[in-house]
Order: sequence, then structure tokens, then C-alpha cells
Amino acid sequence: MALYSRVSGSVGMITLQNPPVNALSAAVRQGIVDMMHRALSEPEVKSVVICGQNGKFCGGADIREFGAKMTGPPLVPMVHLIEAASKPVVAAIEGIALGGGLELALSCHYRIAHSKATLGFPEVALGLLPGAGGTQRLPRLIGVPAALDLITTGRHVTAAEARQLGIVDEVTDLNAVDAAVKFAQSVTGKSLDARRISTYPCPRPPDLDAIFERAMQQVRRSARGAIAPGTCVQAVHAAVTLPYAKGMERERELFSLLFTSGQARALQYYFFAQRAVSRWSTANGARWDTSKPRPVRKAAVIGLGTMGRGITVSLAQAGFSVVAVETQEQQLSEAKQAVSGMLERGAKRRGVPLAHDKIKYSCSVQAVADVDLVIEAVFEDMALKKTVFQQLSAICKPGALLCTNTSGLDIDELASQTQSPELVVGMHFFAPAHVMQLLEVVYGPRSSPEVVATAMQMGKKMGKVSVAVGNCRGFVGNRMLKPYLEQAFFLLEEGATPEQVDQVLEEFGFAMGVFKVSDLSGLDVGWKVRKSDGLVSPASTGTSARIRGGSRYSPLGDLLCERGRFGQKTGRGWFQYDKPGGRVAKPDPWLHGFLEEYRAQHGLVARRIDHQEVLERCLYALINEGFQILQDGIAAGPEDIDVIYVLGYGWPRHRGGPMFYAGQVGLDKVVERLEHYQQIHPDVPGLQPCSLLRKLAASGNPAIHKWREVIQKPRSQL
Ligand SMILES: C[C@H](O)[C@H](C)C(=O)SCCNC(=O)CCNC(=O)[C@H](O)C(C)(C)COP(=O)([O-])OP(=O)([O-])OC[C@H]1O[C@@H](n2cnc3c(N)ncnc32)[C@H](O)[C@@H]1OP(=O)([O-])[O-]
Repeated sequence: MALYSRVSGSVGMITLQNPPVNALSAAVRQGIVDMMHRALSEPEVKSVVICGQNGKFCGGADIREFGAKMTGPPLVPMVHLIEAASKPVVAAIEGIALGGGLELALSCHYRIAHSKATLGFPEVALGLLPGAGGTQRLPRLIGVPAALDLITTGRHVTAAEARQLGIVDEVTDLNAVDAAVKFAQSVTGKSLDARRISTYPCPRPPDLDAIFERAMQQVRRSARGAIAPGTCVQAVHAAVTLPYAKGMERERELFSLLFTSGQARALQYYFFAQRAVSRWSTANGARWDTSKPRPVRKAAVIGLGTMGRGITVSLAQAGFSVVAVETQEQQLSEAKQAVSGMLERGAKRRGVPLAHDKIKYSCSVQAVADVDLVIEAVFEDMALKKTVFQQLSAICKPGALLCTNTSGLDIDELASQTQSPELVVGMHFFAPAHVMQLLEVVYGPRSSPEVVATAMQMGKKMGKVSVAVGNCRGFVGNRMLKPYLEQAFFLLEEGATPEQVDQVLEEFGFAMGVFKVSDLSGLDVGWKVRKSDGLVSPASTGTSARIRGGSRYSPLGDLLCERGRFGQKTGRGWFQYDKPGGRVAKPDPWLHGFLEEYRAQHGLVARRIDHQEVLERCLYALINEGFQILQDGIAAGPEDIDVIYVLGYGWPRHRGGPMFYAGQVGLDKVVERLEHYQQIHPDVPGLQPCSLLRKLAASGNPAIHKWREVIQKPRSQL
């Protein structure tokens, strides 16, 4: 809703009231319309100020209403009412003016912003475009190039940049509402003709066509199949080529086209999913709202390899005092240099103070005796990690949290090395750890709720999105990656090429296909895991070479590693690179020859494999494992899995995530296709639809937010 009050005698004050971000719900829109009519009708009122409660102007349209039938006054007539007002209307922008909130402000005749406010059109991140005149007013106010930048990127700008661009008229460090009231009084009675932005001519810079061509090329390059960015360019183009009213019609057409698209639904689902994961729960009943995190002031990192260095930087940048330990002198000095460089670059990029003084380096584990939390990031070897945990358990002060950055080893086995297994939890960062936003917080059966709460909170303080998951081989992300990679290998055996498989996945929206990712992270990483799982065997020919534990296995990755082809780092992997460390993947004739030879050796006949089969086998195998993870209670809900895959594994955000995508395809369709491939490949258990997936499909493809009800039913009934 919206409150109305009269201030300073002649100023009508309209205050948006819809916590937490004063989103423009039906009630708020109705309130604004009613209060505007009231202010315009009261003769004593000479001007109007619009502001938001709790120091936030407006977070835009109420996204929670998108799934329901529209009620209340539409946005466009509301902004027209304000712009056409006969009395000056001043927007007092505190905190945020985003999306429909900025459109509301642009319909006002003046905008006063607090210096800490941020403004922007983030609609593109929701698969939409500014649909209440933003694409028609912003280019008229600030010019085409700047408008295209803000609308196609969705980036937020500071009040200072908004002033410089001409979006706001004044920036104040004082109370913006008071400043707006004074301003409103100062413009009372002045003509408003020059303040109605929709009446402005849209600037036509000489190289207009080139500007739009460049913008369209830019969004095509970065969109990876997302349709909203290109549609935003079209809408702004209408502002230049059409009179305002016609431009608004075009904006409405393009908006509804996006609003009804699957991508918009996927991006809105993801918006709430990324917020839902903070309301975590564990399989043994611990919850976000009943588990109190412990205070952490001082942390430590053991092992300063690539991951340890990134974690150290991320902790220091978040303001924690850090003890960084590396027992090898040489490694320690190299790490010091690397960490300093990362801190300097980060400080320059983010305009924040350097955090060098936050870090103390040491060669001795003894140095961590007084810290509140330790993150172990040594080499991915169970025996080595066990030794470290035994040391930490003996050295650390009582109550210190012992966390491990392992990417898939048994958390509880490490906990058994300590006197206090309840203090052990996994904090699985993703490379580069100071950049990647995802953190898998892995709780073991003995991890205490406070310890999980503390690790989740640490992640948030480090600017991460923390997702709580249960302890199992590979946790959630890497566990689902296994069947995905397995299918990719099998497709090569049956006739596909790495370029073909990667092209299909990149057209789907992945930044990189499975084989380029494998080359980037190093084929030897997976090889080591397969060796420790006892999967790698010397047998190179005959059936035994391609069977493990009664199931089909492809030794292709192992054979490449035996030939020293570890990917980018060796300049050769599934693709060839111009030199070791090269980044540009090129098809490798040697590999094609090797595949033909391999197929001949194993009596495999290559066949034509179409786009659909590549996509379905790779994605449905991964999705099926996701349902198995939900069934096992390793992840509490589909949102947890989708956030992990979007932030940690490059799943295209405009596809919502693997679980949301399965819902969009139709669970019955996923079951039917898995069964189809399982019939052809009976020796691949990963293609056998898991019972939770079957159950959900059989219960009529319930909407994804209904899955938890089925999942939470006692597992025995599944
Ligand atoms: C025609 C028109 O052109 C079109 C069509 C539109 O206008 S489309 C809409 C365009 N607007 C946006 O895209 C802004 C989206 N919001 C944000 O970017 C951020 O929220 C934030 C504003 C920068 C605050 O960040 P935060 O980190 O401080 O808190 P939070 O955890 O994110 O959010 C705090 C709580 O507020 C909820 N929330 C935030 N914005 C909301 C919105 N616009 N509608 C409904 N709920 C919203 C959010 O779900 C969470 O709820 P809960 O989880 O606590 O239950």
C-alpha cells in the first residue's frame, strides 16, 4: 500500500509501503494512484514527493505477483498519471530505485537521490525488459548508448553515476526525503512542460545504426541463447524510430513476448531459488532459523595452492584476520606474492582498501592455535588430509571449527580423525575461489547445527551463495557431473566428436561444453578420482576394458591421460591448443584418428548421432542423478541443486537449472527418454530413472515448488 501525509504545509507526501523492498504490488499501485488523485485535488498541496518506507524507494514490480493473474491498476497508466500531473512531483530516492521503481522515478518531474542509493533496470536478469516506459524514457533522458548499456546489462549505477548520466537532478548525503521536500517547495509553480520526459525528442547520434549494430552484436556474443538482451535493444530502437505513444505500444508487445517466454519463468524461478537456499535445512532436521552461527573473527587456511590462495584472499577481502599456512618455504613465498597480486587487483577493481594487513603467513600449523575456524585446502589426498585433521584437532583451541575444502572426499571420515567430529564441516569452494560465487557447505552426520550455520554465514560474509548439502561421494555438483561426463565419453565411443558434443551443449547455453571444461580443469583431476575409485585398469582391449562392476565404463579419458594429454596445461587434451597453457581450443585430427582406432579395437561401429540425442543423454543422466540426490536427502530441494549448477557448473541461468529444466521439459518426457536410452544401453545404470523421478512424473508433473512435499514424505514410501 501507500501512505499519504502532508508535510511543510504544502507538500503531499506519498510513501510506498511494501516491505522489504516496497515492490509495486497491486496494493501499492492502487495506493499511488489514489494518493496522487488526492494530492492533485487538495488545493493546499502545491507539490508532491514520492518516497519509500524504511530507506528504500522501490525494488520494482512485485515479482511474486508474476505467476498470478494481474490485479490492481496497471503500471503504465500510473506513470502517465504522475508525469501528466499539474503539480511538480519529486522522487526521493533512498536505497534502491530498480526496474519499475526507476520507471516510477522517471515519470516524476524531478529526482533527488541519496549518495548511497543505487539505480538500474535489472529486468533483463529476469528475462524481461523495462515494461512501464523505461525503454522509451531513458534514451530520451540520457541518450541512446548509455540507455542501451543500462537496459541490456541490467547493471546498477551509483547515485553519483546517475547524476553524471543525467538520471537524477541532485545527490545528497543528507536525508533525501527532507531534501526532496525542500526541492519540491523550490519548484512549486514552475512550468513542468520541460520536465515530462516522454515529450523529449529522442537524441539521434550520427552513427545511430552502427550503435545499434554494435549493441546487438555485443548482446549476441554474451547472451548465449538468452532472448531478453536482444529484445531490449529492439525496444530502445523503437524509442528512436517511433513517436512516444507508438514506442510504448512496441515496448508492450516486446514485454509480453518475453513475459510469456520459458526463459523469463526460468530466470524468475532462479531469482527466488538463489534466495531460498539461504533458508537451509539438513537431513537430520537442523534449520537456518533454529541454528545460531558462532562468531568468527580469526580464520586460518592450511595449504596455499591455487584454492588455498583464493580462499585466503576471499577471507581477507571479507574483513577476517587470516593465518595462512604453507609448510613448504618455497611454496609459501610464491603464495605470498600471488595473494598480494590478487588483493591488489581486487582492491583496484572493487575500489576497496587493500587487505594485506589482514593476513599473517606461517610455515607452522602451530600458528593456528588461537583461530576460530580453519579451512584445510591441502592436496586432494585422503591420507594427507587425515594427518592434517589429526594435527588441527590437537593444536586448535576448543570449539574451533575444522573445515575442509575437499571437492568430494568423505567429510565424516575426516571428522573421525578429531576429538570433536561435531566441529567438522566441508566448505567446498570453486576455482578461482576469490571469484566464483558458489560455496557447497557439506555437513556430515555428526556436524552440529551451529557449525553448519557458522559455515553458511561465513559464505555469505565472503560474498558467496552458500548451499547446504549432505555428505556423499562428490557431494551434489561433482556427483551429478559423473553421469554427465560418462554419457559424453560413451557418445564419443559411438561416433560423436568432442567438437560436436560441445557445440550442442554450448548452443543449449553452457559457456563451455563438457570437453572444453575438462581440458580447462585438467583431465588428470578426474583421472586421479577414477584411480582412487579403483576404476582405472591396465586392460586396453576386450570387454573387460569397458566394464566396471558389471556396468559400462569408458577408459577414453584414462587412455588420453596415459599419453600425457591433460588438456590446456599440456596443450593437448580433447582439443589441441597452440601451446601448453593455451586457451583456444581447436579440433585435433590426432584425436579423431585415435577415436577411430579405439572403436576398431573394441569392435565399435561409429554411427551418426543427432543433436537431440547428445543433449538428452548428457542432461537427462545428470538430471536423473539430481533426483537421486533429492531422494537420498543430500539436497533439501530442487533449488539447492539448480543454484549449485548455475553458479558452479555454468548451467545457463535462462534455463533455470537442471531440475527446473526437467520440469519445463516434462518429467514424464524425461522418464520416457531415459527409458528409451536405457533399453539401448542396459549396462548403464545411470539411465535408469530413479524412483522419485518416476513418482513425480506419475503424479502429473507437479510444479517444482510442490516437489518438496513429495520429497519430504518418509523416504521409505519412495
Ligand atoms: C515493469 C517493470 O519494468 C518490470 C516488470 C520490473 O520492475 S521487474 C522487477 C525489477 N526489479 C528487480 O529485478 C529487483 C530485484 N531485487 C533485487 O535485485 C534485490 O532483491 C535488491 C532489491 C537489490 C535487494 O537485495 P538484498 O540482497 O538486499 O535482498 P534480497 O535477499 O535480494 O531481497 C530481500 C527480499 O525481498 C524480495 N524481493 C526483492 N525484490 C523484489 C521484487 N521486485 N519483488 C518481490 N520481492 C522482491 C526477495 O525475494 C527477498 O525476499 P525473501 O527471500 O527475504 O523472502
